[in-house]
Amino acid sequence: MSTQTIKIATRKSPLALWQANYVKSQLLSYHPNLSVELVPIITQGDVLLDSPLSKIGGKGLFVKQLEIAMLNHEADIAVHSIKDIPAQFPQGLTLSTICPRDDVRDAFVSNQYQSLDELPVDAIVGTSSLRRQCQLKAHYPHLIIKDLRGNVGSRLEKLDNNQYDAIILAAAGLRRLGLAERIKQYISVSLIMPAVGQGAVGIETRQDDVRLHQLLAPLDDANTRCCVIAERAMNNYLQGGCQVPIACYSELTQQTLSLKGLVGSVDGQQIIQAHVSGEIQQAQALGITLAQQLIDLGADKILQQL
Ligand SMILES: NCc1[nH]cc(CCC(=O)O)c1CC(=O)O
Repeated sequence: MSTQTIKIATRKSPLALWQANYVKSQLLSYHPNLSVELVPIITQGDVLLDSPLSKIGGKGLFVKQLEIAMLNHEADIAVHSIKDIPAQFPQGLTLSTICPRDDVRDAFVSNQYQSLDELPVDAIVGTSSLRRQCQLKAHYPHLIIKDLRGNVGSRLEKLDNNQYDAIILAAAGLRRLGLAERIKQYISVSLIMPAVGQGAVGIETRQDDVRLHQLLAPLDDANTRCCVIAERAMNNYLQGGCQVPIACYSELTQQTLSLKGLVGSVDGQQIIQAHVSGEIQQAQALGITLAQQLIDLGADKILQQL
């Protein structure tokens, strides 16, 4: 085996570092003689942390600098929360590996209240996600939604500083950071449907890096891959960026993939939902069928308004 070091490009946030270290330790557990190191990189998204993400150009901001490093051979791997990556990759790069999914649900975090149902009129809930905002408004029109950005730790700090009565975060991120005890309620997917790819970690590589693809093969999880392919196909067909409240939930039982999708207006006044199921081999086609059903039900009108 070559002694060449495999370099993992990663953002410097604790969650990104956890995910990069996870991939490193997985690689080493399958290939103990490998040399793997992290290459921490500050991205535009990290620099502009206080502007609402939807206003400053979207998810690509967190990814671009990692990709440049890979194309320049300063790194070989970029590890991402699949939720954060755009539909398309630059020429020469590919999403080669999809790791087993953690909890897909959103989590309710508060120091005073045990659940969304307990929140009083005019309680202030922190989230900058249009998807969360839309569904919160639909179910709990009496709540006030306030922007909340920054990494997981600083969001919790803002909650602890009493800037919010409660905040919503992905359960997966909290669990990875050892902060699961902060979770007061795992929010049912029927109340707040998760984001496309939520809870799954993906590995981006250069398309022609055959040796690396072989090394990464054991880290890939077929079931998660199937779900993520379907969810991303739906999102891609809807042209969904982070400007739009789009949600998706997929479930695998035996050979059947069940896929639910949601498109809504930010104020929660309009919510369109659809559901498809079929064979797991048809994951991509199912995602597109679901997107088309949402469009037939009027999703395109909502999307055009944004
Ligand atoms: N948008 C930031 C982001 N990207 C991925 C996660 C959590 C981990 C995951 O969903 O895989 C988070 C934090 C959050 O939404 O609370």
